[in-house]
Amino acid sequence: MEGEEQPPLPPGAPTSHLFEVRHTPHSGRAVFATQDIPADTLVFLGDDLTVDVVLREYRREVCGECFGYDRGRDLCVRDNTVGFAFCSEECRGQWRNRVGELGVETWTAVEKLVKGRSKEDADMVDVGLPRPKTKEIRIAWEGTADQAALIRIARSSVSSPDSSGENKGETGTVKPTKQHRKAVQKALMQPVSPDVLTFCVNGVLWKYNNPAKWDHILALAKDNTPYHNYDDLRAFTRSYLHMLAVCPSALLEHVTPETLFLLSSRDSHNSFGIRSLEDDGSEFFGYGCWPSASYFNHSCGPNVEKKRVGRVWHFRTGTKIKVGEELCITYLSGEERKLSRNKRMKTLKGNWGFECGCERCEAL
Ligand SMILES: C[S@@+](CC[C@H](N)C(=O)[O-])C[C@H]1O[C@@H](n2cnc3c(N)ncnc32)[C@H](O)[C@@H]1O
Repeated sequence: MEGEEQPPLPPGAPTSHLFEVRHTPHSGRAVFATQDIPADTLVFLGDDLTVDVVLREYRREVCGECFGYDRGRDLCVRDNTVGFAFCSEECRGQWRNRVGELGVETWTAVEKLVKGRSKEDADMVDVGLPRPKTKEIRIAWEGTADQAALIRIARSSVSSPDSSGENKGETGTVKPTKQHRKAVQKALMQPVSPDVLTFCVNGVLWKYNNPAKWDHILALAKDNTPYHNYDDLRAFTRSYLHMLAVCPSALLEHVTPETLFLLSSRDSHNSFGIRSLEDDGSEFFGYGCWPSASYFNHSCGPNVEKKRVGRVWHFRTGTKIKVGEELCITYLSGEERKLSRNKRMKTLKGNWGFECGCERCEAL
């Protein structure tokens, strides 16, 4: 496509004097060197983490802010009201600052809901099961509409600043009845999927705190069938109703099926695992979506290595790169890199949804 007119750079794409993002015929947007780059050059820092999930089972051991981990020891700073632990008071302060007052209020409400239920309702993602199709996804979300409307009305009585006033009902708002309160109770009685709920809460809070950067998420490659299986889809629709039932009223207008679906559809093929920094990353703590880092395509023989330092990804050339060459990382974990071509292909297709067209695969 060299020499052809390129569409404008997507919002949130990485920029550098060393490379540019261009469209390719078969693998979407990709990063290409604009000059020769020596080996071991730090080419990019991806510091724009949007939504992230620290799995519930790691919440006491992995810092909620910098993802620091001390070989499975419980961290020293515990913030039990919000359900996160931190490696220092500084990290705790940064976390509180980042999520803001409404974020702290939201996590406090969510933690109250999840506490004591995480063991019985632990998330289990079985990637081998059939994935819900577009129409089934639409029907599942539409199926939440009636209950969601009742919950919103029930919550509006709590949220309205003059809820004790005599004007209730006169401005066209519906006065909550037993039926509305029952809808809240019904949502609260549903099993909680703590990790899916964390994803939804973090995503909505991130959007609330960063409205001008929402298009960075929207610009990412999308997956229209992002749910791993039917249980996963149900976990999302239930988490939506849980959020409506417990989140502070100021957040409720931002808690919508559209936002939650968009977050999943962009996260699916773009998020990176948050793993331990030792042992070849054998511990999987969770995952997160860094839009700028998501423009690097995969190769089974990558020329760029990515390494996480706290909340930031460092991209460093592993070899000398010539001008015009594509800069690629690997999406495979340590063990997966040693697999045969067929098994690598299967893994990439299963986890990322694409047929690998990298040089190493094409050469065979
Ligand atoms: C994290 S995104 C990378 C950026 C993406 N190309 C874009 O336009 O946004 C991952 C997606 O890029 C494409 N991709 C990445 N590496 C590829 C490869 N080696 N062969 C074919 N497609 C690839 C696949 O569609 C994959 O789901």
